[in-house]
This record gives sequence, C-alpha cells and structure tokens, in this order.
Amino acid sequence: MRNVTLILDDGSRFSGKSFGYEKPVAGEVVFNTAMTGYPESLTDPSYAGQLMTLTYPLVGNYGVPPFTIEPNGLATFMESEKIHAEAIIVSDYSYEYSHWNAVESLGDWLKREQIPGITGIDTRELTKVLREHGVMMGKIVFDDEPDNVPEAVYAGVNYVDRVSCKEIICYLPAGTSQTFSVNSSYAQLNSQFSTFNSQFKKVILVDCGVKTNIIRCLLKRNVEVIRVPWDYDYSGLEFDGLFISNGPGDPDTCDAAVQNIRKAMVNEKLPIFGICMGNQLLSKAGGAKIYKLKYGHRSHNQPVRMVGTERCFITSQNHGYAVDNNTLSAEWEPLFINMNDGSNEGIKHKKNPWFSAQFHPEAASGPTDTEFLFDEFVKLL
Ligand SMILES: NC(=O)CC[C@H](N)C(=O)O
Repeated sequence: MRNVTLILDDGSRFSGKSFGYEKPVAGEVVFNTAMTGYPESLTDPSYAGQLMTLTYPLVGNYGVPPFTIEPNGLATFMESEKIHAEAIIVSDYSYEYSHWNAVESLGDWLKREQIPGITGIDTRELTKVLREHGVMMGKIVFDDEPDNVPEAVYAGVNYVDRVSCKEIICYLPAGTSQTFSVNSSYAQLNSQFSTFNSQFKKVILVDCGVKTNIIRCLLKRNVEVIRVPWDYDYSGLEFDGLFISNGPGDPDTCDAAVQNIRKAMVNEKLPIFGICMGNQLLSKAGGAKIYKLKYGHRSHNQPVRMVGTERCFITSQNHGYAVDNNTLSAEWEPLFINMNDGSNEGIKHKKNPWFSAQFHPEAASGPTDTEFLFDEFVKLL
C-alpha cells in the first residue's frame, strides 16, 4: 500500500495510505457525516470535482452492489452510470466486506473506475479544519512521487455541462425508454412523445446531473419523464410539468437553464418542482441570489422546518451553495428552513404551483420522510 499525503490549500497535511486507484488528484475537499451510502454518494453527479471525506470511521464493510442496468437504461442500485466524486477519503477502510447484495469491494470498484481512495486519514481532525477555515481545495499526492502534483479549479467551472445528458431521453413508467436527438424539431418530438405514449402526464426533467432515484420517484408515480440536457430550450415541447434536477458546482454558471425556466414561467399554471441545484436555479429565475456556505450540508440527518408550521423533517443533503432568503422577491417565500444554521431549504411561489427543496426528498441514500413532495408535484400536473 503506497503512502499518500492529503494537502489542503491552507498547508494542512494528513498522511494516509492508498486503497483505490493510484493517481494523484485535486479537488474541493468536502465532508459527509452519513454513516452509510457510499455507493449512492460516489455515483451522485453532484459530487463532481470534489474529494469526498466520510466522517463515519469504518467504511467499506458492506462492499458494493452490482452495477446492473434496467431495461430503461437506469442503474438498479447506483445514482448514475459511474463514480463522479474525484476521490474518497476515509479513516478506516475495511478490507473485508459482507452484504447480501455485494459483488465486490469498495477498493476494487474504485480501481476499476480509476478513482483514488485513501485510508488512515484522521477524518475528524480534517473535518474540524474544514469547519474552522471553511471549505478548501486539496490534493492527494503519492509520497514516492512528490513532484507529481495535480491541479484543479472548482469555483466558476460549469460542472453541470460535464455531467448532463447530451440527448433527449424519454422514460415510461412501464420501464422502457427511448432516445431522441436534440436536433429533432419540436413537431417531430411532440408527435414522437405522444405516439410513444399518450396516457401519462409528461414532465420535462432538466438534467443538471440528475440522480437516478429522482427519475425512479417520478416513474413510480406514473408520469412520463422527458429528460433533456441542462441548457436545452424546451419551450416548443408539449408537457404538463417542469422538474429541475440536482447537479454539481456553482449555480451561477448555469444561466441558460435559468433563462429557460423564466420562459416556462410565462405559463403561470405550469407546475414546477426543483431539487437542490433545482432549488437554486428556480430561485435565480425568481430573481434571488445564491451564496456559498462556509462548509456545505452533506449528511442524512439535516433537520428542516416547513415554514409556517411546527413540522420538522430529517433530510438527506448534499450542497455547498444556498439561496439567500433576503433576496427572495415579494411573490416568493421560503418553504423550508434549516434548523441548524437557519439557511434556506426550499422556496415556494405565493400564487403559482412552483416550489423546490434544497434537500433530497428522493434520498438515496438517507431518510425518505420527504418523498411526499413528489406526490404534491404529481397531484398538481
Ligand atoms: N446536490 C446538488 O444539487 C448541489 C447543488 C450545488 N452544486 C451545491 O453544491 O449547492
């Protein structure tokens, strides 16, 4: 096992050993305090560009599920088609694993996907440094290759464009899908979609780096999902609702998506629902501003309160940016507030059927207490 050093931008150094793919890597160092869920988190496209630290000390003991693909092209157990995090940083990697659904070890999976994994890191100390200083860039360097130092930029990079789909994919609740070129005319697409199936309500899903379980949650509720690239102009398509997905990086790099949402808002009756990046882009379309949190929310136990009620929910989260509540215009109001730091966890329009959540109602992984938000959206269609 080769020795590695994690070097943070403030000069802090942490020694560890490599258990994944052997390649130096750089990225934004973030921490997640969930106790489980590494297969889902690693394949969540929102982690693109980031080195994912897990604070729960023992990682890997339940192995990795098979990467089987359903007939509609979606992974059965994963949140996308590959690992999107740049690396995983743990305290105590378990070389043994045991789980009814495991087919390989975390280390073997990382090697196959060419993603570094490092163990033996004091992840609690690392988290304390990130909490004190705020989120930072970091590098993993192999001690026997001290001159092989990777570089990376996170701020201002449009990661959404890197992870979004490149074609239009239409999913049916029955479990099939069909792909269409973005160059097809609206007339062609509209006739295709209705021939493909007309019995279901149609939802345009703006793919900023969508997690598979969001698509599963929509299909389960019997809607046809038309997944489009993040910057695709869907104004000429016929649909019943608009969904804006989660996604990596800085929402301020996604202006094309914001402009398209504004166009869609001309129809005041059109139901709109957004999750995470979707909350940030809907807020921007409504005129609000986004800021970067000192350190993000990444865990399974973020408490949020539904504004105007005493109802609280425990939520799964993964975000580094937040909507500034003070910049919401008079037509909008916060829908959820984070009980730890008071930051925005969702918005709603006072008159129109437009709302969003900063947390992940689809969980995967994490608590499913807020999955009812999908029911609310589908009821509106
Ligand atoms: N999971 C997400 O959609 C994250 C949104 C955005 N990239 C953030 O970090 O805040």
